Amino acid sequence: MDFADRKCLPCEKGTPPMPAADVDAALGALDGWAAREERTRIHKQYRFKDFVEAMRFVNALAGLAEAEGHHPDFTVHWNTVDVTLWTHTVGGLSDNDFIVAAKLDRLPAAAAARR
Ligand SMILES: C[C@H](O)[C@H](O)[C@H]1CNC2=NC(N)=NC(=O)C2=N1
Repeated sequence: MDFADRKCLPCEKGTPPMPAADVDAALGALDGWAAREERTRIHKQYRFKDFVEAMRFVNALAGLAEAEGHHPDFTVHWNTVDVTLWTHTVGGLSDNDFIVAAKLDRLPAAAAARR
């Protein structure tokens, strides 16, 4: 099933992080996301026309994160939003990170991102 059609599940402490080979396979299902820090994080940079469009996306991101119970790290530099996903409770990546990443890309506000 597409990551974007799934729902985040609560992570148990002690669950191992996703193995590197699974991370690479999961990244293949996403657009513009890349692994970082020895495949314990995934990152994407979204660039918008201006600050207003960037913040429109960030506000939609906040709503999505609350709805999923899984919260990305992000920084805003005027028209650019850097988003990093990882699962604190497993110390690396879980399916939840890929679910939120796929759903971020589907947000209407994300459509304004420059290619
Ligand atoms: C209890 C609750 O599910 C956890 O605290 C959630 C909240 N949001 C989270 N967000 C992220 N990115 N990683 C987590 O491990 C995490 N844990």
